[in-house]
Amino acid sequence: MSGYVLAIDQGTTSTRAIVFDGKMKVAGVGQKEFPQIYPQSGWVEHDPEDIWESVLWTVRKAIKAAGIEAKDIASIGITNQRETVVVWERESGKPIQNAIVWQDRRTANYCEKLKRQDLEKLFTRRTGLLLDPYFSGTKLSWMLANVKGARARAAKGELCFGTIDTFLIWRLTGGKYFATDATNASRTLMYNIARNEWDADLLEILRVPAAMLPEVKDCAADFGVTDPAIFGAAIPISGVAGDQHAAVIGQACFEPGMMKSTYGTGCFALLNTGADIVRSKNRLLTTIAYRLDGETTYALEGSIFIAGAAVQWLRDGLKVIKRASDSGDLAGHADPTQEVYMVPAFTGLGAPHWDANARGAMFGMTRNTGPAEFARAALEAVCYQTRDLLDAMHKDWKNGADDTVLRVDGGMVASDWTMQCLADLLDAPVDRPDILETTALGAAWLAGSRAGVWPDRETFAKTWSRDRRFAPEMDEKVRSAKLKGWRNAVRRTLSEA
Ligand SMILES: Nc1ncnc2c1ncn2[C@@H]1O[C@H](COP(=O)(O)OP(=O)(O)O)[C@@H](O)[C@H]1O
Ligand SMILES: O=P(O)(O)OC[C@H](O)CO
Repeated sequence: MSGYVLAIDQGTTSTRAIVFDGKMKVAGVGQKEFPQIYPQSGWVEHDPEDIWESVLWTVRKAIKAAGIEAKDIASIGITNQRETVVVWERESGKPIQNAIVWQDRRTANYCEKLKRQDLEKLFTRRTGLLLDPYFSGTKLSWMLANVKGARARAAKGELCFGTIDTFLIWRLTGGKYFATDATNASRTLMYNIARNEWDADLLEILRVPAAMLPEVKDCAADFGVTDPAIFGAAIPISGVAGDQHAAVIGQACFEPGMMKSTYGTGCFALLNTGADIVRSKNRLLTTIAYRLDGETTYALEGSIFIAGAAVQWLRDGLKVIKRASDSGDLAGHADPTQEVYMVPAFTGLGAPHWDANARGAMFGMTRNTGPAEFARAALEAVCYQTRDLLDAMHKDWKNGADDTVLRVDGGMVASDWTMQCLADLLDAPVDRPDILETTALGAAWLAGSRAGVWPDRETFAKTWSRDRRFAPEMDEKVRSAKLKGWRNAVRRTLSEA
């Protein structure tokens, strides 16, 4: 059998399909952006049909670019933007409304109400998460309450809930498979991460009927085969993981204490804590890093909602750059004497603040402030936020994470300026791998190893290689002054400040 494996990476702003060959090298790529829908302030939606079309288009393109046919692909791995909620009719496969995206804040009041009922502790104990609109549970509850007849239909088993992976599996298998994996389930606010099952008590609180939930499987498992009418062959789907979890795998962070941070639309840092469920005292999340052969590995996670999205805003909103890749050069020309800070709380603040109502702010502007200072402030903000996450992780995890080198990936890490700034502000080295498509690679490894065409975990881990290490160069005095300025800016941005 050939070793070709197809990874579908369904991200927040674009879908990528990548064909890897038997040597785990990229053989063909297809990528497509799709529309973001902002119906009102703080709301973010996707049309599931746009997502589906983008998957079909990119997969066909990647297969063509690789110069192969669908029948040559041994297995498919799916990785996806997490938490985003789709509900569709079991009979017709039609979504009942647009998907509510992870960035959407419409359930902020509902979360506050649950907190006032003193329920946050219960949710955190069972799911490792917090009562924030970020997670799927309250979004699903909102949909069931706001789409006419939805709750009753869901209880009768007429509707299906899924994160994007589940929706794609359903569509790709012609409605034959209704499943998710443990990592995606662990982001829903409805999944008990210690018992590895949907939590009946939480479902009752959120008023979500169990009849609409998918089966939860290991990350490398049998998720059915594609309907041959779609790509021209029945291809097994045998790997599934949320994108940040797939990146943990693709970065080969298999040992406790290893850590990766992915810089796409948002930024997500995950620290492998092994078989231990580490409870954060610093408002980080506990999540399932991956589940293989029935064994669960856990992680501490820090989630930042806006990373590359701030660069997109420089490009599309302010129009001060033409391409995302121009941001580093522009930032490099900023006036070093201007202390300008941007707190990009466009959709609230994530870890460790979890302030759904905060909105973005700039501080320290003068008449001399221009595009270069904005660009520097946007890129620095991503680095400052990573520093806040890592400080929290070091407090929660005492098993030697201080020596851990951060492995980075995602679109933004192409920027040398940003990576140097990151090492400087973290005061720690940052490793950029040769392969930046680690999310897709992680999903492909799940699928390829399960299909028996790719190597085992240990052999795969040895193939990780470094493109460049960024070492800290900043003077300690400068760093402390900058960190102080940042913390002050955040304090003034918080909604209760
Ligand atoms: N050279 C660069 N410098 C800074 N930001 C970049 C650069 N290249 C891409 N980006 C940013 O990275 C993001 C894209 O990364 P990607 O991993 O594809 O994200 P996602 O999977 O969330 O769609 C975009 O938000 C873009 O603005
Ligand atoms: O689309 P990305 O790569 O920014 O990832 C989104 C995350 O999975 C949201 O939790």
